[in-house]
Amino acid sequence: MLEVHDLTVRFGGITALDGVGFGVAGGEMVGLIGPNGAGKTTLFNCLTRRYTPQSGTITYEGRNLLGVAPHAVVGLGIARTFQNLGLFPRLSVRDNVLVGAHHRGRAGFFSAGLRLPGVGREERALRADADDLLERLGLTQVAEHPATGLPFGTLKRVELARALVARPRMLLLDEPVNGLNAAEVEEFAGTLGSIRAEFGLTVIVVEHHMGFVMGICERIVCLDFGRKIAEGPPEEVQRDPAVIEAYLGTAA
Ligand SMILES: Nc1ncnc2c1ncn2[C@@H]1O[C@H](COP(=O)(O)OP(=O)(O)OP(=O)(O)O)[C@@H](O)[C@H]1O
Repeated sequence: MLEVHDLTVRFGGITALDGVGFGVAGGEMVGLIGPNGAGKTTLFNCLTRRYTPQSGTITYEGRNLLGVAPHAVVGLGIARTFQNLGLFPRLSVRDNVLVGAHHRGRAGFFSAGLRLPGVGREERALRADADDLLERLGLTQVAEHPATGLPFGTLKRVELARALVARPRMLLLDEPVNGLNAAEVEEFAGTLGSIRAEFGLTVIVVEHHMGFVMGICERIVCLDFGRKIAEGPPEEVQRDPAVIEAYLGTAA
């Protein structure tokens, strides 16, 4: 369903991605790993059209993704979360989640502002969806609470709910368990697993938490200095000398 081929992104003298290619099948969960600065977030930014690569191709469900405008990506069924939470601090949890559904509303700001017929029905359906997700992610108690002041682990779940309310077929998660404690990581893995199965989601997850990513993904792609250095099942990639060296090199 997703084919990335020979992707290269340069920022001035820095080559953030250097001829990266891989494919993701529908329903698959793929982990994207690599040391800091390897190019993982840059790759996500290409998939969501924030960045345009200097060369290479991205095909999503048979369509040239690089020909799609950034605002139209979510309408194709691709949603993402951000490494540093992209929530609105003063909006309530429910409203933050509803922001993720903006493309689903046909009414638009103008007719919504005028309260034209149809708007109420649409709004009620979106709210019901949002409330359903809030409940599934254990967020009902804080639905009216502003995002600011809530624990980090809670906010991570709000971000997931916001991505899911867009009804994506492909979910891009950027460090979803970064900053969570061990119990929260385990809980997040369980929730993600069941939501993925139920919604038939394809997932690409960027994560430094090796226990999480190796436990939950069927396949791992490892980047280092913008290049793909390994790809395969978790147990294989974990043993790969190039991967071990990339991580030890960083730690040294
Ligand atoms: N907008 C930008 N302008 C200039 N350089 C950038 C930009 N975005 C990324 N880079 C550079 O590209 C390289 C890859 O960065 P990227 O954020 O994709 O890495 P990453 O693998 O996501 O790292 P981390 O694990 O630390 O989040 C880095 O050298 C980074 O400094």
